[in-house]
Amino acid sequence: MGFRWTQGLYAITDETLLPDDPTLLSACEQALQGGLALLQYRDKSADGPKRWRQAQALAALCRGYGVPLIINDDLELTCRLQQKGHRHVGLHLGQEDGALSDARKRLGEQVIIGATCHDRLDLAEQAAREGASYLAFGRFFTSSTKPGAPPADPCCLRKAARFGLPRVAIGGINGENMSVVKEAGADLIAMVSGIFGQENLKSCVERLNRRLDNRTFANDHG
Ligand SMILES: Cc1ncc(COP(=O)(O)OP(=O)(O)O)c(N)n1
Ligand SMILES: Cc1ncsc1CCOP(=O)(O)O
Ligand SMILES: [Mg+2]
Repeated sequence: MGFRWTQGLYAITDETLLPDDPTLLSACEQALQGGLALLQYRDKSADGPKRWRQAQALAALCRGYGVPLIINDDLELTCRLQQKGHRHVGLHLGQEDGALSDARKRLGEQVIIGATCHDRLDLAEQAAREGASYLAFGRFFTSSTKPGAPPADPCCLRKAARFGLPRVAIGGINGENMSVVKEAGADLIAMVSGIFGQENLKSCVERLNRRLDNRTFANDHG
């Protein structure tokens, strides 16, 4: 695909925190300026026209920054964007979101497709077999965005190294606790409120990146 997306910060949007188009686009642009590996469009509403409009705007924005845009849940929306020429758009599928193998067939070999694995290596193995590009584990901490997500122990991240795919950590992660999942082997650190719930997004994301780059995670309160 040409983009280096396999390590770093993975920001995920939320329709409550970012309720309208200007807020969404401005917040995503600031986060992109701070340095993201991936951006996910996650909107759980049933408003199809809004989702199509916002997804197109985000795809254009992400292309300008050389950052893949991942669409949550929605294979059809991802296909529509692909048909519009957005080759940097991918898909994230949970366990209830349709078969990964079907999505892989529809989208082709080059497209990023991520899979929710909770803390289960059997689900990770199946996702890897069906062509996942990354494996997502969590939630590792209390999450106000998705409080009902099953809890996970960071040791599943280390065990999942055997699949040879980028490992995403998600769920209640912020600047204070991200060292826990990073040290357990996470390649990508996914955050909703840890990014979009904050002020001054560009400097917030820059600060998170500095912490990620600092292997010791010590003495960095900047
Ligand atoms: C990177 C990443 N990991 C996990 C999820 C959760 O997906 P899912 O379990 O399908 O839950 P919803 O996000 O659809 O509510 C994710 N979206 N992204
Ligand atoms: C979508 C999702 N899946 C597991 S936890 C979660 C929510 C992540 O949001 P936050 O980073 O605000 O906890
Ligand atoms: Mg889902």
